[in-house]
Amino acid sequence: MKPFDLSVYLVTDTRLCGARGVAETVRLAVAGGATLVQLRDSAAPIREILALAETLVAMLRPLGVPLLVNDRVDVAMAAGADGVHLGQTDMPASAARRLMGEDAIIGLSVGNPAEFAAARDDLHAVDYLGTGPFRATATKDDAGAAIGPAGIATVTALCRLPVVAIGGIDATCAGEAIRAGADGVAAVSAICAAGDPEAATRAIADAVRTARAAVHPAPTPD
Ligand SMILES: Cc1ncc(COP(=O)(O)OP(=O)(O)O)c(N)n1
Ligand SMILES: Cc1ncsc1CCOP(=O)(O)O
Ligand SMILES: [Mg+2]
Repeated sequence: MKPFDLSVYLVTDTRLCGARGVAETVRLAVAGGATLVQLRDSAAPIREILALAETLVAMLRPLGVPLLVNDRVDVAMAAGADGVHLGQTDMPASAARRLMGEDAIIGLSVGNPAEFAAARDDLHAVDYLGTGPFRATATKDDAGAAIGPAGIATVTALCRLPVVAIGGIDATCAGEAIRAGADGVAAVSAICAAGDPEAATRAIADAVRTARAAVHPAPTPD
């Protein structure tokens, strides 16, 4: 598996990026400290998604920021992306791993113990879990009820895979997700719909850093 950093994970939304566009929003978010990017657009025609994925790979590879594609293993492979994010009803992670190989980064949505149990046979093929919705969100119609810090703590206790919290994440609550045990936070609207995506991303990155320092304080010299 390629190295990846879940700290500040931008998940794109083409509609919310508006006239600024997805590529420019991604560029600004990375300038603000985004460590991982997922192209998520279930509405666009496949040729558009593929072209956008290729554009993002060309932009992000020199910067060392991996690009994952939501749901579409075929698009990820055709574009030379670094991996995919899969949900409970998407292609099983083990099948994606067979297709994409050992180097690919594969994420799986697991929001509760029942979903964890359903995915148990596939977890060997998974590199991280996406867990949420942390808070209520208008971005995903079928996201379900908010699980909050307790839900994050429940999932992190189930296995050793790194966990990224998603759903309603912005700078005001990112630290709470980290203190609950998440390894990073994923944001859609807080970055894509922001007037200044670079500043919005930087504020989330600062909140993550501050919360980590509280969870793992630096040792003081004797
Ligand atoms: C990082 C991350 N976590 C969760 C999801 C949600 O995936 P899924 O449940 O498959 O829903 P869709 O995004 O496909 O609507 C995600 N995309 N990313
Ligand atoms: C893709 C996804 N999966 C769970 S909640 C969600 C949407 C999160 O969007 P936002 O960060 O705008 O609440
Ligand atoms: Mg999905």
